Amino acid sequence: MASLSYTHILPLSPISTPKKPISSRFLFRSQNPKTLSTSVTFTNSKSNASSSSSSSSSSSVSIELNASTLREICQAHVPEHVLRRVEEVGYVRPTDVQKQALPLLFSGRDCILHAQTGSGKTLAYLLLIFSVINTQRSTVQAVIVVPTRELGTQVTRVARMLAARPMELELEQKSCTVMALLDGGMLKRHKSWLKAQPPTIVVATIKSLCQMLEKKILKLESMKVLIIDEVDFMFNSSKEVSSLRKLLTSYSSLHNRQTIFASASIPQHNRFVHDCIQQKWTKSDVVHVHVNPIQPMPSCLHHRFVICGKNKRHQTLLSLLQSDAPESGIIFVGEQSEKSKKAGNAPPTTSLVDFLRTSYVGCSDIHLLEEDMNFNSRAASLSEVRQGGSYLLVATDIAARGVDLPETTHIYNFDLPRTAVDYLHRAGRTGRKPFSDNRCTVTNILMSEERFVLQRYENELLFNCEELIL
Ligand SMILES: Nc1ncnc2c1ncn2[C@@H]1O[C@H](COP(=O)(O)OP(=O)(O)OP(=O)(O)O)[C@@H](O)[C@H]1O
Repeated sequence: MASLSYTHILPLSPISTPKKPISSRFLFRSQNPKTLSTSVTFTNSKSNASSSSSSSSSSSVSIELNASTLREICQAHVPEHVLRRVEEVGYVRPTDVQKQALPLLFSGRDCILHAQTGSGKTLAYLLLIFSVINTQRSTVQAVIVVPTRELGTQVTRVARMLAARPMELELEQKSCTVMALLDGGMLKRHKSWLKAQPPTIVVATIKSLCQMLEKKILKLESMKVLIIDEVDFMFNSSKEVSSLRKLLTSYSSLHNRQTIFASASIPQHNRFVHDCIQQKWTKSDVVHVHVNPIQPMPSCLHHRFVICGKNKRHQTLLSLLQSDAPESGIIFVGEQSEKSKKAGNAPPTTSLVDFLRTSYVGCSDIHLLEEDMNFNSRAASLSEVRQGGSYLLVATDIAARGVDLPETTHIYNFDLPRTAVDYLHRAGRTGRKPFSDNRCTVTNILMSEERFVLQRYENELLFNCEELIL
């Protein structure tokens, strides 16, 4: 039987509602009973994690569930100076995904990290990288592929922060270098850097990475770890998928590397695991670490909706902002249609920013982030938002994947997202402080005829949305 591509099985249409919620563990029956893949499912954050093998082979995975600190889990694997940095930054307790995935990652198994937004997947895979790299060698040993420049910049920042060494060590040994190879970057400068002294870790968008590979400026023969972050998004993007397949199967060999896929959403995950093995993207004993599958949405989020007429949406948003007075929030706006562009209309994001700047006095820092902005303006918006203080960010879905602004307390869907998966990622831009009890709010502005779409997302993602009457 010809194996199916994962690209073909993701829900492409916003209207296609799966019969079962995406958290169901039994959407797919393995076609290949000999597979060694293991599914490790954790349903309870406090204790009693249950581990189960998804298929026939006895693939035993020993997981240290009693470790209460990151140091306990990592100290046999991760260099001391990295562990010290981890603690200095305040990462002491492991999150659920870190507790459950790190022992598997350190054991060398390929893994699919499937855990809620904001659950700390980035630190989990970075700690793996620091456990395997040898900074004395000037070769690329780890590659992290991300879908957007924004996420790439963020991951690079965290990796560099962990790599920073105390002065005395700096003099003794070479330090780990991290290169951001992202679309819109200064690729000429990167070429010279790669030729002179290859970095230890490369964080890249797939397009820029493949450009360097095709020109043979970057070589992956020493790569020990390959991470694909937001993997479902990457496989679902027609622009990225063929390059991604090449990277997984031609540019490097699965036997020489440990392959990690990460995302908060992996629709039809059992099929994905199957495809990983069939297509040789991972080894056959790949582990699917699925944290809290019965609750895809973080529990600290409170979801609301307001119904209003099409022409009242700006005013409704203004009333919401005035009554919520959010310290920091993101307002998601749908992309401008081709028809509207051709008609010469201003993008809806720009109109909304102009409206808020003139009408909303509660926040002086209102920023914009969308695809059509140049890379410098995009970076400037995010860096201003990161500086702290009160902010409102008006954004398209470019800000929906991976972007970590932990101070965000409110999300407003000025336009409903196109799919339940998009809803999950937009909502997950808030509630990003792993051990905090603060309740964060996601508010949807709807026309009455859109209520059924939101209801479908509620059914699919297993959450409740409360109506708010203004
Ligand atoms: N052990 C920890 N203790 C405290 N904070 C942590 C810990 N691990 C990660 N964090 C923080 O949690 C936040 C979310 O982490 P991260 O960005 O890795 O989430 P994620 O799982 O990749 O989410 P998404 O799926 O949305 O990309 C970050 O601000 C990070 O600094």
